[in-house]
Amino acid sequence: MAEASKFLRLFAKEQQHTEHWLGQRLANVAEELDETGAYRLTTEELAFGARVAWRNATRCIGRLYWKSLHVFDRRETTTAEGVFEALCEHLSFATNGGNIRSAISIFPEARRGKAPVTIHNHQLIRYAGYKDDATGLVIGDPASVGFTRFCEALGWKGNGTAHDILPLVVETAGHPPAWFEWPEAITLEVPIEHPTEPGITALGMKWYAVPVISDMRLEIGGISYPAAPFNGWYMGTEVGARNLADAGRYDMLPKVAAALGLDTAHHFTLWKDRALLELNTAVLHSFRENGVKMVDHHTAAEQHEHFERIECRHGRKVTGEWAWLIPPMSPAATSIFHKEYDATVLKPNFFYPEKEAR
Ligand code: HEM
Ligand SMILES: N/C(=N/c1cccc(CO[C@@H]2CCNC2)c1)c1cccs1
Repeated sequence: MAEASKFLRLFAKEQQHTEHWLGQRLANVAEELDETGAYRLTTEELAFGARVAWRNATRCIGRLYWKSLHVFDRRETTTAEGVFEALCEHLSFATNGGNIRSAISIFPEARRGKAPVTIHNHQLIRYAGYKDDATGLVIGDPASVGFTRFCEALGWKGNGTAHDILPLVVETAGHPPAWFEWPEAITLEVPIEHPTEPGITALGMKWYAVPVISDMRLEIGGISYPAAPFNGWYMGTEVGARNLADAGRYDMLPKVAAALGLDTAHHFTLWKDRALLELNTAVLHSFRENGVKMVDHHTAAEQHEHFERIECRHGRKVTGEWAWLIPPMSPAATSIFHKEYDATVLKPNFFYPEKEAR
């Protein structure tokens, strides 16, 4: 009841409900909890809770737009086919022809620690990774090797290319995991081209438009929603400075450096930094050329500053995790680097799944 009343007080305050309304709501919730051991949020309370969870996400640089999160209340969807259908609608809505809109789909809450619906994907759209155990070589995304093998064990078969989009894998209570191939029409991708360096374009890189995190747990008012996939748009460095650049991911920096004719024999030529810069320039250029929303890390940092000012104006503490908020490229060139942040984790919020109950 403590978590419930804390959340409902927050809801009443920010939505300007009367003391009378709050008293009534708290009494009803107390009764529901007494009778059934659980209570149900209204769709309006659920939507507010999801938006505040985003506002409280200490690692997120994109929080300025927390109020505009579109919420799909899917608490009545309990079959794998129903989940797939709902997520196809989510992806279409979010993609919006490239003018990406932030959204979240919230499936049924956990009951007695059990999730009625489990989504096994880390992100709804992600590339497969095929590892040859004899040579150690990987085709595709090394981060996906484990999940790719899981999908193959379920009967899924990819085309063995570096950009095979993995299926949705959903598990519902009492059934084995089911997999579903996404329709082509809702998996928008962007070919990565450099505005002036054809050698980089020739590398044939591409990335998907919409990041949808599908393995985090949403907690609101003491209720846990283990399946609550949410999407925003990408910050360019996520694709250009991590996913395509990390040695443990697509490891493209040596190839980009070669395409630029750089001297890679010594660190002091800063060939890696020059390759990073041109790769990130290509990523931002390609998303913009294809009309797919993406934010550069300087603009994103300014937007976070704006978020901080608005929060202060509303008398709310800004919480943040510095090491995550700074971008992985030129961090000290953004204002975030030169500030300290209170890393307190407020609720509602998003969490990594609890380890399997021991
Ligand atoms: C709208 C555009 C958005 C942008 C540009 C953005 C940007 C980012 C970035 C760059 C990170 C760090 C990711 C990493 O380093 O791997 C992050 C983390 C995070 N974001 Fe956002 N975000 C956006 C929207 C959202 C939305 C809509 C939600 C939820 C409703 C959200 C919740 C989070 C959470 C929970 C984390 C931490 C993830 C973790 O701990 O692994 N973000 N965001
Ligand atoms: N731009 C984004 N970036 C991310 C947001 C949250 C998490 C992640 C990926 O996190 C992985 C785990 C730690 N780093 C990679 C990326 C968004 C995804 C969904 C909504 S916005």
